[in-house]
Amino acid sequence: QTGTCPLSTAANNHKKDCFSNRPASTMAQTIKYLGQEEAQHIDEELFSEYGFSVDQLMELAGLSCATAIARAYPLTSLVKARPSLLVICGPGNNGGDGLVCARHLKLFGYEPTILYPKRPNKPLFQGLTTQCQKMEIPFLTEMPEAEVIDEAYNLVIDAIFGFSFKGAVREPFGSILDVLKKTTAPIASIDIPSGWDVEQGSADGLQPDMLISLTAPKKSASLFRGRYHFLGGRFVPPGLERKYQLNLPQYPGLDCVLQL
Ligand SMILES: NC(=O)C1=CN([C@@H]2O[C@H](COP(=O)(O)OP(=O)(O)OC[C@H]3O[C@@H](n4cnc5c(N)ncnc54)[C@H](OP(=O)(O)O)[C@@H]3O)[C@@H](O)[C@H]2O)[C@@H](O)CC1
Ligand SMILES: [K+]
Repeated sequence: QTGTCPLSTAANNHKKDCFSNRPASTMAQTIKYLGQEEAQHIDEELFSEYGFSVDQLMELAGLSCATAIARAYPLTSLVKARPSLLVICGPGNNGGDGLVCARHLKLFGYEPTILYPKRPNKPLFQGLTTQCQKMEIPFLTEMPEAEVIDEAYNLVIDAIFGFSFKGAVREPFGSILDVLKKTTAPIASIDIPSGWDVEQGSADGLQPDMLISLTAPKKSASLFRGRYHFLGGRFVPPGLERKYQLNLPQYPGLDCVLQL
């Protein structure tokens, strides 16, 4: 397998088999699953060649995540009396997506609480943090125990690491991921299940219930076994899609997300 996987397409919504013997003309184009370097190159090109700013794309990415989460876990489906969610944000742009996602989820009627243990000293992240505070979203000062999470929250949103994660997990995120592995509350991971190798996944890592792939799925997404896999980040210009042969499915109508 060379970076593509069987997936439904918006055109016919059938599962297509990459390895079948059907002639190419009858096979739907399959969405590309990106390697780590390729994902980073696309990200850089969006800024350098295509003129986007980080906060622009982060807003669209975070809004996609909030929309997908609201589709998969509508307010009426939540099991707790309050529509409580725990959003755990990491030190990079994946964490920034989490902050944007939390703000939109609050606007959608959910009650997010944020854990943001390692905050970069940059105006972008300071601004996103202020926006969440002004939205009256509470911030925790430490990671709760697994039992407390299961008792208090309907869903955990994992915005700890994205496509730049590498190597063994450093603290405080190692302990946070250990707690998450013990929780029974469903986990929705933004872009990559945190702690997973971006291409190889992790046999004993998190097993999220939901994955929201941004721009295009990464290779490890083929190992995702949860219930909901969504694509978000509807901002890819056609030239970039062609250059990297992303074969993105068509988003339905005006939607910013697509269930894969
Ligand atoms: N084009 C797109 O699709 C868009 C993508 N977007 C989003 O950006 C995400 C990628 O963001 P990113 O490049 O900032 O990296 P990300 O994965 O958040 O992590 C970097 C941080 O993690 C840390 N760290 C790394 N390894 C570690 C370890 N072993 N143990 C502990 N820490 C570790 C590392 O720490 P440090 O170097 O400070 O030690 C660094 O600070 C992408 O997945 C998507 O969500 C959208 O916002 C916009 C459009
Ligand atoms: K993540």
